[in-house]
Amino acid sequence: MPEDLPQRVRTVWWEEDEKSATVVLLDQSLLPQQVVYLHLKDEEQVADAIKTLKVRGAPAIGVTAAFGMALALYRLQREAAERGEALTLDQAHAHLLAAGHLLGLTRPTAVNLFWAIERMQRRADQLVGQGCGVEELGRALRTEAQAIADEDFAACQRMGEYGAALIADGDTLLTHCNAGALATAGWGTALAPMYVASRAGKQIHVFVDETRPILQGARLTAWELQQEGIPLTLITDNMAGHFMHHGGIKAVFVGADRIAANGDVANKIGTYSVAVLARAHNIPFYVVAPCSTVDLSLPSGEHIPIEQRNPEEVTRVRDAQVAPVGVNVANPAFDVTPHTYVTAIITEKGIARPPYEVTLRQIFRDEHDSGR
Ligand SMILES: CSC[C@H]1O[C@H](OP(=O)(O)O)[C@H](O)[C@@H]1O
Repeated sequence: MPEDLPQRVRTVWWEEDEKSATVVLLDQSLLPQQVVYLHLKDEEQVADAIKTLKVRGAPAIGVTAAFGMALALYRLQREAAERGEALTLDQAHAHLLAAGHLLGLTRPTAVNLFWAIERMQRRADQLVGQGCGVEELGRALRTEAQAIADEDFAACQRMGEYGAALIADGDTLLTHCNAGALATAGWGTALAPMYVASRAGKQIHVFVDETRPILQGARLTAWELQQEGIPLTLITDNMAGHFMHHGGIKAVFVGADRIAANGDVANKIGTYSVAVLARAHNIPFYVVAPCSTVDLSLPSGEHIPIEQRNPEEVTRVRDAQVAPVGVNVANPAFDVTPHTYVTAIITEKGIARPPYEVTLRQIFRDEHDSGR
């Protein structure tokens, strides 16, 4: 897989010149019709972008929040300097805590968000404890946020390589939602094995669930695969079973937003149904996720908070009202797939297979021993 990421699928990055700094985001809510880049100037704008899915996808959310915290301190420092005031370390530290709290309120399910905020906070606590200067703290946080982004890029590469070994030339695959480059700071999670396999010359075909209600599959995954030249067939979510029966699908690859210690997986709503259908057709069901998506503090999936989103995402498609006004609506953004339906969990540290309460901890022990 190439080291570079084509501009078309660069999700989020930091831009700075002598006068200002911004977090730059590809506005995914406008894709595929419009490619629009947002230049966010403060943590409130970053928080709003996460909450309104201008940026989405568990790893991308974590990277964006990390840049948002660095931006919060950068902005405070610039404003103090323009007033001719010196920011104290305590003020900087308190502001970072407030920014982390604000960003942590945006979406509850993707653990990468909290993992990134806590990692930035730990770095700040460490430096404040060492009595660093405010300028040094600001620089260190920008470096830490970039490190989180760079590590995610590398993790996507490795997940792609591990996952591609499970894909044979001529395979037909299925995926749900978007777990591609647009969901990460690299080539994606569930789509990375497809990119690696395709670039290695394997001929693959991908069935893409449109993924109601926000249509990440139709709008984002179809767009990504089309740009990459990977053949795809877009289907509605209720067609998945039919094509598992008739379409020669050899494997399912999906992403994840939070994986509990026993291997239960929270992912986009509809993933559980796909997993049950895959099992019914003896099709391997692979979850692809970096270690930053694994939450060993939760023993099982029933402890994973599930985001409930605006009912209008169900009753309206773009600007068209499709349901009677006033009907009762349920709109959970995620569901939990029990680990018993998960064939393997592909991480950047290798492929975990059941029993996940053992193999996930082993991967984490290796991760911890590597000093990450
Ligand atoms: C690589 S994580 C992608 C993951 O995030 C998506 O949810 P959302 O678009 O609401 O952020 C979906 O669950 C994907 O599998």
